[in-house]
Amino acid sequence: MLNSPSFLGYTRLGAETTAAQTDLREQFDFGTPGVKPWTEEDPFWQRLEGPNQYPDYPGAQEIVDGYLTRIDDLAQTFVRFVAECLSLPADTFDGFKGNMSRLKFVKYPPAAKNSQGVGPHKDSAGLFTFLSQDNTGGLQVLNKNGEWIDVPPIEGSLVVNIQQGFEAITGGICAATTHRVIAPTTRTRYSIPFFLGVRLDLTLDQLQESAAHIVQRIPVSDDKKKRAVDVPSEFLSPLYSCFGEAHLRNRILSHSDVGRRWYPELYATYSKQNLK
Ligand SMILES: O=C(O)CCC(=O)C(=O)O
Ligand SMILES: [Fe+2]
Repeated sequence: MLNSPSFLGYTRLGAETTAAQTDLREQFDFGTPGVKPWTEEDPFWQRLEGPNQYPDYPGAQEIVDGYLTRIDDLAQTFVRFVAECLSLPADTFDGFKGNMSRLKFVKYPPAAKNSQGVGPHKDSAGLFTFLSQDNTGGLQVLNKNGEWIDVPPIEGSLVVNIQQGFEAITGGICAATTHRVIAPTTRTRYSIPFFLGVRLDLTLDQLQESAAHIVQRIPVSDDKKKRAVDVPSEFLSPLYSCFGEAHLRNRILSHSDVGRRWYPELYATYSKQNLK
């Protein structure tokens, strides 16, 4: 990944940070293939969209690209169902979809009891996450009462998280899913999350207008206890010019080696900002 300003490629064990602590996992990050290459004329955050670095393994590119195509279809159908569940026209969220979605293959080796596989966070690439996990367990979400509860593996199912993009589109009402992974102790855990991308150019101001009629329809639920212990949402912060910058900030701080190499000035700025 160190070679990729788009944060795509392989991350070794111990090179990723979440909630100011090192995560005990390694992974490959991929994106929807075929996005327009970044040039100096494009906004700086557009560089998040770029070419993949496939592992040198027979058939890897076909497996990754094939999975991306099929799960992207599923995700788009899902988003239309979400709109209908909110009594909105099925195509309400179509215009928010980004150019590039992301797919990861993650490996958590066994570690000491209660180690951080990945720390508490809200996914920041887009609208919803569709995660396939093996049967090891360890994934947890923060519920409305601010308590961590297990997300037990269910064979043949995907875990769906609300990401920060959808949270922002719904004016914060559909809160992003705060989740973490407690590292396994006796066996290796594998997971494959797919992150449906959002348009990087959207600003909070633009959203306020387009979100007004969406927000009216959504019933508000009481999640004050969750909010009291929650991690911050970059996408709702007025510090960032648009979703693209909010997502870039998140990547730079999570993968600080890549961030320092490609975006040294932004790294210096973002690492000093406290969102709470
Ligand atoms: O491995 C998992 O189950 C969760 C992974 C995750 O939350 C992430 O990579 O954003
Ligand atoms: Fe996540």
